[in-house]
Amino acid sequence: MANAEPVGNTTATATLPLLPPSFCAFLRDNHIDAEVYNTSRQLPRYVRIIRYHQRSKHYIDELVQQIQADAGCKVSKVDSVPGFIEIADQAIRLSQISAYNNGDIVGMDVSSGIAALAMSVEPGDNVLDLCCAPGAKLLLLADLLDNHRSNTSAIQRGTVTGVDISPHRAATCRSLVKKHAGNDRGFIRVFVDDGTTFDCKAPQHGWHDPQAVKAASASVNSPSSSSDSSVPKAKRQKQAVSGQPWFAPKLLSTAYACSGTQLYDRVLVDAECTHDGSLVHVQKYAQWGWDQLDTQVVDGNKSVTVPILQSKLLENGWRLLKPGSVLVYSTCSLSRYQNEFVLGGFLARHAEDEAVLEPIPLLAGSGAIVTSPIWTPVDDDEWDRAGLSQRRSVFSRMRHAVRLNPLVSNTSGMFIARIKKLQHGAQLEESEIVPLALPPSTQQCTPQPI
Ligand SMILES: C[S@@+](CC[C@H](N)C(=O)[O-])C[C@H]1O[C@@H](n2cnc3c(N)ncnc32)[C@H](O)[C@@H]1O
Repeated sequence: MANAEPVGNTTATATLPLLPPSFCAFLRDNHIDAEVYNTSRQLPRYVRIIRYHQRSKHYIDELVQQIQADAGCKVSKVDSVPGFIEIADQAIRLSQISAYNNGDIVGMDVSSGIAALAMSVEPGDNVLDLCCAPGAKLLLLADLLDNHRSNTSAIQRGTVTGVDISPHRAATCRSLVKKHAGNDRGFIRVFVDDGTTFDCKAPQHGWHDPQAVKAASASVNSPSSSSDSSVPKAKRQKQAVSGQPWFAPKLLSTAYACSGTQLYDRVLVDAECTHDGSLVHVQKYAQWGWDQLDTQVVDGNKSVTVPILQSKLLENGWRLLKPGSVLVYSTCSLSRYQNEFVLGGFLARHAEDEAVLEPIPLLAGSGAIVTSPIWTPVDDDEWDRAGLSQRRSVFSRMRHAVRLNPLVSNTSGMFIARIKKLQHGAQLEESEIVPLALPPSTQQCTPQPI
């Protein structure tokens, strides 16, 4: 196991954890200030109000007071981000709070809220969440559809489709949905599948109408149906099983619902990443041992393989998005290789008449959460050293992407880009789907004190 080494300047060293060498090299290579991990600075604890849109002002004010009484510290609404509450003491356990135990609130950092709200989901949308587990954002997106209040007309009946490659994490997502969406979960489906190749389109129009489903299946089963009779029975059954949701209400599981051809109105690619921006995640290593950061966060080739995976997830999410609609790409990493270089690779493949970045809602005006600019080379030398001199135009197209940085935002770290699809582009070869640049693998990093 690698030896831990202190990082940071002399005054901060006393409160900086002993970070292991590969993690230090990762920080240095990504231009991440180790001060982010200074344990003497505490971020607030954030929670989200379930079904915020249905709650009265009176309910919310009482909820804040109740949480304050249970937590024994200052509690306030986050004015710029609807539905979020800030608890001053991060050490508070949610199980201490009755509103959490009752299912009225859920733990969620406000940075994650900003990423999900950046999708501007509206009632009636078919939403795809391509890396959905453990499900905090999926639940928020479901709340935004407000289906329980909408009438059941086909236009108002939006859906959320979650995809995650890990059955174990999808199970956590299912528990969260069951606990909080309750009987209103009839429009949420989750697939255990690889988001880089996932291909199930949005549920077919009228999926929620038992009569429409019955009529469609009767016509499919009819012996006179030529498309059906041309497929052997065994193969038909296999087709019906593949592409089936892993967790869904009955109507959303029907072959009718799952054989749609329309694309999604909104796509979230909250990509797998090294989680280095999630302070809650990193601080767990204080108990587990800081040296484990090496194996868990930057072990082996992870810093190389993860940006490639992210590029593929982003590209597949884009393929499944309707023209005229919006995709949000986010990570809870501060790594330029997982953020700007993945987004830059994407923009290099999709010209300005196909993909444009839009400002992230909720981040303008007084009282808004403060963000950091995206990473860009500081001078000509750095453009050259990073091998990016030919890519300046790609960086100039990224100006609306943002970084939430614990040092300035008072939130966990998060990178968010909102991309509008103007039209479909040409089909790509898999070998073309790469970031702008990849980091050196950890084996090549020589650990040095920062
Ligand atoms: C950052 S987490 C997502 C957090 C989630 N959006 C939320 O708000 O709760 C990334 C997720 O991506 C999943 N993942 C990793 N590789 C994937 C792949 N190829 N396809 C789909 N999901 C993947 C991981 O299992 C993990 O649950």
